[in-house]
Amino acid sequence: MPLLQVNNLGKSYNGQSNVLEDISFDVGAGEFVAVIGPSGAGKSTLLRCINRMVDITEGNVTFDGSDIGSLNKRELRKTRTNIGMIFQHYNLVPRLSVIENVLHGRFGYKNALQGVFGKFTEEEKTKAFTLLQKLGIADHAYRRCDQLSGGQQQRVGIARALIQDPKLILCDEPIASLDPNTSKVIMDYLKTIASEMNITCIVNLHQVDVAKSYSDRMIGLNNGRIVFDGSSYRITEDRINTIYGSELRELITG
Ligand SMILES: Nc1ncnc2c1ncn2[C@@H]1O[C@H](COP(=O)(O)OP(=O)(O)OP(=O)(O)O)[C@@H](O)[C@H]1O
Repeated sequence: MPLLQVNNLGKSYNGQSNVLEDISFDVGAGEFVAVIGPSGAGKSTLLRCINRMVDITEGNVTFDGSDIGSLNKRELRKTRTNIGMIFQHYNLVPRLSVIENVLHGRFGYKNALQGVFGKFTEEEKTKAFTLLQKLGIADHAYRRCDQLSGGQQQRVGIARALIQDPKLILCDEPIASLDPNTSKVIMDYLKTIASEMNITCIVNLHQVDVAKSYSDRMIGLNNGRIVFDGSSYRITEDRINTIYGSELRELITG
């Protein structure tokens, strides 16, 4: 059974028209999938439905055998420990240190009291440090996160996701706030980590060239529907034009 199955997923916000319509695809363990499409196509909404940050309106998301839409609060919390999330704006606690932010990735494993008092085991602390070393920022472990560059903060975001021991990482525009050189560093880390640790990655990207060079497979969304799902190596200019169709036409016609 694939790690993730999305079947006929539909999503509308506040009873308005659907922003996702009849979305179906499977993702196997270890796949590196890029989701591309014009602004407003529904890329973020798709990731948010997968870990139920927003409620699913129609259809099903099955992750690791669990029907995400039907889990109760406790079950959802447990399932989410297997799903890491990386955000465009990092979503770190700025006044806390790097290591504290990384350890926040363990919250899903704690009871309320342990969480409030920030109780972490020596093993968890060692693991946090090892991950920071792997990501080349161990020297900054005790600095406040708001003193780091964007690329360094995103590496903290990656470490925070990894310390969860996830099976799946969802990355919502992880390089949209970074310059091209830093973006390359971050994408290289994501790709290496995913293959070394056999973690499935689904990455929303605006840059088609980046999606093409890093992903094995691309899913193209346009206006809430899948218009392409296939190998990144074989995607053609025509296909890309279909995915970005209306946006390209708007650009051309002004
Ligand atoms: N919380 C919300 N409430 C109402 N509508 C929303 C909400 N979040 C997103 N939308 C709408 O859903 C549609 C899809 O948005 P979404 O952010 O998923 O697209 P996207 O492809 O990720 O766009 P971008 O690339 O610009 O981030 C848009 O029309 C957006 O306005």
